[in-house]
Amino acid sequence: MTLAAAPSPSVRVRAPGKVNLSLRVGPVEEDGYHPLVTVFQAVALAEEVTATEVADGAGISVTVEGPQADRVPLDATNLAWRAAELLAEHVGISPDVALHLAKGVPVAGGMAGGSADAAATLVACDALWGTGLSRGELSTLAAVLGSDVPFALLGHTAVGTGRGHLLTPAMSRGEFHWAFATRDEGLSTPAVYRRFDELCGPTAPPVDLVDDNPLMQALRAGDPSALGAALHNDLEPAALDLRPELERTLEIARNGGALGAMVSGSGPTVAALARSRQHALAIAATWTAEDAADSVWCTTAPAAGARVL
Ligand SMILES: C[C@@](CO)(OP(=O)(O)O)[C@H](O)COP(=O)(O)OP(=O)(O)OC[C@H]1O[C@@H](n2ccc(N)nc2=O)[C@H](O)[C@@H]1O
Ligand SMILES: Nc1ncnc2c1ncn2[C@@H]1O[C@H](COP(=O)(O)OP(=O)(O)O)[C@@H](O)[C@H]1O
Repeated sequence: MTLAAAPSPSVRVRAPGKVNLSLRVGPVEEDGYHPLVTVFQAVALAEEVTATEVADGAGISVTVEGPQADRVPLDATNLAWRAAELLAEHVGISPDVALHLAKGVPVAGGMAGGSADAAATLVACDALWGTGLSRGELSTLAAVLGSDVPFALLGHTAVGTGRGHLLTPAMSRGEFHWAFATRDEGLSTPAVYRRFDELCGPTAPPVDLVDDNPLMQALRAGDPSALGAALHNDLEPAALDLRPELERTLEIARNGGALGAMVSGSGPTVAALARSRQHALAIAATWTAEDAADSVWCTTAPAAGARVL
């Protein structure tokens, strides 16, 4: 009789992509970052990270699956790799783990898929290595990895201030239906912020959450029409300046009866809020028929933050 080797212990964690329902950007500060007031909502498009134990000293490895896997780095620049490295360094252990990413969030589309991988990896490695950090400690590490990473840990709906990393959970009722149009050629987040500076200069007004009162009210009421009317993105003019073809994608969504349409975060993804799942599918089908997107995605929001499956 041959004995099968026991499988190595592993932990699988799901973390969501996001849409910025409102993104208000203030004038650039000396450290090169912009103060934000943003309302994040997690979407049901999600990343799944599996962290598997490897031999002591084996180091970190990353593998990726999904339709856009070829666009994701497999080396130490991968945000998941950096997350494992940072956690190991923080607790003083050797970073030995095999990370497998199943990508469900469009890559380089302003929907924070890489940030979701980083958040999922922190939770997965914390469980695998038994490091037992609190959510607060994980969130502090998350902010070191990127401004959007703490929100991928938290999920649901939250107001982000500072660089976007200081979070206050917000109330949202019901379920919203979204269609997303993505492009194969991504947009670099720093490049979009730089174009924002060129367009607005230091004259960008300071940001204020008061401007988002109608949006917060729409969320509390679960009113998609009011939410659609309140969507706002200060980075949209910069993204459109860099990628003028996105205007047509926005226009098609609006002509198709979207309750609101905007560039998602730093783009180039276009987000359209729909009345129902059927309506989201119809908007997505029109984008495809009119060749206004390279891929289309339909999903719902809000969704939970990073959690072990
Ligand atoms: C624009 C937003 C909106 O949620 O996300 P995306 O739409 O790209 O996903 C975020 O602000 C992106 O967050 P994230 O992608 O985590 O940014 P980071 O890694 O922290 O920073 C990348 C670069 O973006 C710029 N940056 C980021 C955040 C911020 N508040 N001000 C900035 O100017 C800086 O140039 C920084 O060097
Ligand atoms: N785990 C990861 N998944 C995707 N992209 C990653 C990852 N780690 C690093 N990157 C790099 O970051 C870039 C943007 O990542 P992503 O999070 O998908 O988009 P965005 O910042 O627009 O939300 C990618 O083009 C890729 O080069």
